[in-house]
Amino acid sequence: MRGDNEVTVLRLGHRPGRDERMTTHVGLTARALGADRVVMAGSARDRTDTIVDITERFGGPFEVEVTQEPKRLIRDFEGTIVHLTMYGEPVQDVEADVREAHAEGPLLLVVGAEKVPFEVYENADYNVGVTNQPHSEVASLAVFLDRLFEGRELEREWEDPDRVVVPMETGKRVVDPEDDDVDDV
Ligand SMILES: C[S@@+](CC[C@H](N)C(=O)[O-])C[C@H]1O[C@@H](n2cnc3c(N)ncnc32)[C@H](O)[C@@H]1O
Repeated sequence: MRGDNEVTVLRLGHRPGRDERMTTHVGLTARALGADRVVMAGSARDRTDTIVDITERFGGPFEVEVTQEPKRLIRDFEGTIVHLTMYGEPVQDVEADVREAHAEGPLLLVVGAEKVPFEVYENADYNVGVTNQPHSEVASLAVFLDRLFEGRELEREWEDPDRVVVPMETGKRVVDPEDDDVDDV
């Protein structure tokens, strides 16, 4: 959402058979709430199809990538690294500093699934808790992105969508912006 100061979300490997939908939702939440890219690592690498499909249908830009070497990606990242963890500093205490850092350059947001290697805590510029209670990577990512962008992501315009939702008080309306076709559900 920030042009040259991109926000990338790195999803560390998930527990096969348990976390597949969570991984998809990490990607969809990253896209919907203003990140520029998601990178799936380890077992999360096979969960890209839905996110690519949603981006094709509802617009972008949003990149979906995979990596076999998440630790290297973190080590080599040129920018600010934020690791979301219940053990971290409260988001409300560090959000202003992170925003300042993001004004200077790209941001990498790391979310886990199972136990996150200690190296990630060490390499992060900020280990950030969205509360210090255990909950979910999807929830912490959503709150963090909203704090980062201070709500501006809610007004984002999407490029080249095949369909656009028309907000309604009741009912569902989806428009094809090319031919003005309207689906009422
Ligand atoms: C199943 S939780 C594991 C909880 C883990 N013990 C931790 O470090 O937060 C999976 C992921 O959700 C995110 N998460 C869970 N609770 C969080 C919180 N309160 N604040 C920030 N992130 C959280 C973290 O990214 C974590 O790796």
